[in-house]
Amino acid sequence: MEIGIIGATGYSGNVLYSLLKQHPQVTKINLYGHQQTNSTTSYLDEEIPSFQGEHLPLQAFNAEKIMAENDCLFFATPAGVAKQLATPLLAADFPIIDLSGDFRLKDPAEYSKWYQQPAASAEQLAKAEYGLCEFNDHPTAAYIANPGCYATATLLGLAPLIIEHLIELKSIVVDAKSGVSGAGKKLSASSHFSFINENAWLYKLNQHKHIPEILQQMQNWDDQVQAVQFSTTLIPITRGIMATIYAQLKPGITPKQIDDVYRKHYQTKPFVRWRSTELPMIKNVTGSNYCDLGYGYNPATNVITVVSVIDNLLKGAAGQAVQNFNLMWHFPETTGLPQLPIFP
Ligand SMILES: NC(=O)C1=CN([C@@H]2O[C@H](COP(=O)(O)OP(=O)(O)OC[C@H]3O[C@@H](n4cnc5c(N)ncnc54)[C@H](OP(=O)(O)O)[C@@H]3O)[C@@H](O)[C@H]2O)C=CC1
Ligand SMILES: CC(=O)N[C@@H](CCC(=O)OP(=O)(O)O)C(=O)O
Repeated sequence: MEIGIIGATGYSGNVLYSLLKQHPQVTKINLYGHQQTNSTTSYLDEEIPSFQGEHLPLQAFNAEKIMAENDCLFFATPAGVAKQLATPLLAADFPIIDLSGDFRLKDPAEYSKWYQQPAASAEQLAKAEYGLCEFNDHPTAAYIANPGCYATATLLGLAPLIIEHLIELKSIVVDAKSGVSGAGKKLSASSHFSFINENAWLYKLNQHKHIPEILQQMQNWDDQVQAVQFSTTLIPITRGIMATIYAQLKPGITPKQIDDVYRKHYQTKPFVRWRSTELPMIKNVTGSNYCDLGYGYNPATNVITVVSVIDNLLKGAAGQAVQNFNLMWHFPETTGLPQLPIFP
């Protein structure tokens, strides 16, 4: 298959390129960039020194040419780009996997509110499917909206509790931490070494754009869900997300039931590892497409704590995108994805 990537020079685009390069079903990768490029063509190996020898041109975006040259296209671009460029591809039902947030929310008003820019039309949004792979393993849409990194860690941690109605919905609190690569390659004040080194910074409190995404999926599982208390903290690591989830158990629910339910939901899912009372750490999953989950219960407060860890660039972005690609094209779900994390 021939695959197009827009945004291969970004962080998640880099990782996506590496994964697709060794994917057994991918015969050729074509790279595209901005609609207008300088008169001099740039090449991937010139932009990304660690890709020495990958001398692929970054071609100007052209929807017709992309559809003629490729079987499937990945957007690894910042929010706002896919909704602007995808219109002709959506109209043609061309297969797309979009790593950005542009097509994750079904309600255009919610997108405008949280992303502070106009949304794609409701008709376009309706064409996209939210690709949380473990809960959408038979995608039928041509357009897959790959979930956000925090949303993936949080939703995989919460799913069995919500689906099986085991917790008091109003008691849910999610405290998520992320490494700096989650912010992409663009330099900002908070990604300077001197800012984040030996630091921790809770940002966008109650304003993070993954709040409506998490809520939308939770409401698909249980329409009684009204809100979620969710916070994001930047920590001085390169890769990784840890979402720590707290909730009160409903009367009569035992920790043993919790253990059984997680086991039941995830035993057939190759990329979710239920570790029961052994709490996972970020380095258990770094460099892999795994989401590791563990839990603890406090009888004094009746609170269950679930710890969910992922590599933001793999399960949180490019890895899940390849998993979605495999599901979309009916390849075994694990094809082309690394089987072991990097440790230490
Ligand atoms: N980093 C992460 O952990 C995660 C990222 N995501 C999402 O994936 C997407 C990419 O993120 P990330 O890799 O971090 O971002 P980066 O900022 O690292 O990379 C963005 C890429 O998009 C390209 N680009 C920017 N604007 C345009 C445009 N108008 N037309 C074509 N190409 C464009 C950039 O090229 P150039 O440099 O030439 O401008 C670059 O290659 C985002 O939507 C992000 O939210 C999702 C989950 C996790
Ligand atoms: C550390 C850091 O800054 N993380 C980013 C993660 C956002 C992201 O990548 O998610 P989308 O795909 O939804 O844009 C943030 O908090 O905005």
